[in-house]
Amino acid sequence: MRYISTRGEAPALDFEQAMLTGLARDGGLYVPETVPAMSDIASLDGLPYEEVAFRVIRPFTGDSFSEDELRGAITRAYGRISHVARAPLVQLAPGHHLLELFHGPTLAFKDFAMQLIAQLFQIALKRSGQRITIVGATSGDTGSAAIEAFKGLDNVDVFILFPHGRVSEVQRRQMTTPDAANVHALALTGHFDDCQARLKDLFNDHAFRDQVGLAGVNSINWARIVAQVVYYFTAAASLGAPHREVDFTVPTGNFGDIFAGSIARAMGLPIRRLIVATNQNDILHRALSTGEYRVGTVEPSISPSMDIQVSSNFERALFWAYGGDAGAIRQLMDELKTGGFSISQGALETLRDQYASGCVTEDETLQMIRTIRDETGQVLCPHSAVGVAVARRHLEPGVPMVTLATAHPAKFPDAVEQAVGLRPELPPHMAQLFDLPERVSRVENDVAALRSLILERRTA
Ligand SMILES: Cc1ncc(COP(=O)(O)O)c(C=O)c1O
Ligand SMILES: N[C@@H](CCOP(=O)(O)O)C(=O)O
Repeated sequence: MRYISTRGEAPALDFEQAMLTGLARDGGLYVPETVPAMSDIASLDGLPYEEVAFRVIRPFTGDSFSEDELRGAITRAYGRISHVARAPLVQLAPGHHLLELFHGPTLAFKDFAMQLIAQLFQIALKRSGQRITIVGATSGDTGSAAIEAFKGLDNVDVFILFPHGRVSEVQRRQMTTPDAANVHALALTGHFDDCQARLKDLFNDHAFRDQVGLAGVNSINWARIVAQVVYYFTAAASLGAPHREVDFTVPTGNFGDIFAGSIARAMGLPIRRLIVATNQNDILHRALSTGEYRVGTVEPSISPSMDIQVSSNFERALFWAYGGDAGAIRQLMDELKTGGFSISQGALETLRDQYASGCVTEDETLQMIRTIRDETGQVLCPHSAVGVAVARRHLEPGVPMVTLATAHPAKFPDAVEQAVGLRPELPPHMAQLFDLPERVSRVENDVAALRSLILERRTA
């Protein structure tokens, strides 16, 4: 299995190399040259999550990891998810199901990929003796998941850039309270898109990149995406796939989670519609509705992890929609530097065949948390509520709808309290979170300052 860059000017790599490389050296994102077909989907229903993960991920890893290495990594990773089903599916209403992805150690769907890739990084780094510096950009959840997965591990430093004042207090404390020497939480003056842009600046500085052994764990990293494909299979198989089509609605920001759904579909999972759900930062909904991808200002919302305008994985979707034309993607990404681009009519039609979309206001999000609590007793996090609100506009008789519940409500107690007047409790393993001292550095939105800080703090 080989991976190629969406911009066509970086070398093709195998799985392990693509994982360790993160962003391609031409600034593009790695995608598989071909997507393997999944055989015997019916047999997945009822299997342990770990077994489904092995069957789904194995075709993507090629010779990079032995069967034993991959099974071991999967077992260790998902042993940290507290629910026996790992990703349980609960019914919200007839025909509408919630896929709970928040039973991991940091209470967000990011744990599914981050726990696994930390294991795979460890195997690869032990083998090569290499030391790396992970830098991640986060609007809250990727950072906490990465720190939890990589803290204290050998051969790795983890620097996480988060937008100062724009993550929830629980998210911030998850990043600032771990006391491992290899963890560095950095509060950047700006919003998430600034964090992601500075991260890409670091990757595009090849001398720095090579000097520190830069690695990325955002969903620009293909290994993140592949781990997120698995729960589409477990959910759909339990609802009757491959003999029955299923719709999925995905609360979306950086387009990684929903792109994983596209991979599941390309592998043969009968997903009828993949529905993009956004908050008021609705660039993806606007792009799919109008064909114009135009970056606006980021408006802080009660679903802060989706406060994104420059959605990195949309590049992967565009690459497919343009039939793998890397030159066209280079041109669009150049235009993006000056504010946006128009999607060609043919590519737009392909995208619309692949994705439906909707956006939700702040009031609608609060109302949906109330409605679902009243109807079912379940308390949703605001991101999941955005998903459920959009999904309810797209329900159709006869086709089950699955909405991805991407975080635990206790990560966003202020929004939940505003909606339903209660503050959800943190699980016991996080009971000390508000008592621990915080360790964080303020950084300006400036790549030179960031470079110096990383060089100074690295434990290598
Ligand atoms: C809780 C939550 N929901 C949804 C999303 C959006 O996921 P993606 O960026 O993969 O579209 C994020 C952030 O990525 C998140 O943290
Ligand atoms: N919402 C994310 C933003 C980064 O997303 P990623 O999936 O590309 O890592 C977050 O919580 O940090």
